[in-house]
Order: sequence, then structure tokens, then C-alpha cells
Amino acid sequence: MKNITFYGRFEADILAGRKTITLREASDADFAAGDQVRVSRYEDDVFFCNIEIIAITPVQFAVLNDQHAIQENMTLAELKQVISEIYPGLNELFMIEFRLL
Ligand SMILES: CC(=O)Nc1ccn([C@@H]2O[C@H](CO)[C@@H](O)[C@H]2O)c(=O)n1
Repeated sequence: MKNITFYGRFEADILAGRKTITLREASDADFAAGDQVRVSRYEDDVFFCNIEIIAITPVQFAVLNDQHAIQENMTLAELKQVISEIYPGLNELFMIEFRLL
């Protein structure tokens, strides 16, 4: 089974179904629709759920919109700030849509 990590501060939103996408660089988006993936916290590698990948879609930072932000449970300004900190200067992102198993 593949693995993905999320920063621990997003665990509660993921488990509550409030965060249903993640935006990643290409090297962190090697998934396909239908994959079942183990999810753990980035900081301590503690497992916290399994997800099923619904879709992987290329998306440019420049075209991120409120719909993306809603799916991240953030404002668009917050989302752009978070991504700019994780992937400074990167425009080519991949949207990974998922559901909890
Ligand atoms: C090692 C590593 O890159 N881990 C990441 C990368 C991204 N993300 C989250 O995905 C969304 C869009 O980037 C935002 O909610 C991010 O905080 C995350 O939780 N953990």
C-alpha cells in the first residue's frame, strides 16, 4: 500500500472530511484514481487514516480559486500562503482528490 504524509495540523480536518484535496509537487503526486493510501503525520509518521484517491489533476498555482480553498478548508489567501511556504516559487501543482475509507 502506498503512503502519503500530511502536516499534523491538518489531521483533524482530514478525519472530519473538511479537507478533501491536497496540492502537491509532481514527485509527491505519484498516485492514480482508485489507489488506497495509508495516511500518516509528517512530523512523527503516526498513521491516522486510509484514503482512496478519486482523481489527480494538474493545476497551476496561478489559477487556484475559492473552490480549491473550500476543499482545503481555508481561505484562498491562506491556501496560497501555505503552498508558497511548502513549495516556494512552484507553479506546477497536482490536485489530489481523496475520500476517507
Ligand atoms: C512533506 C510535504 O510536502 N507535506 C505536505 C505537503 C502539503 N500538505 C498540505 O496540502 C495542501 C496543499 O499543499 C495544504 O493543505 C498543505 O499543507 C501537507 O499537509 N503536507
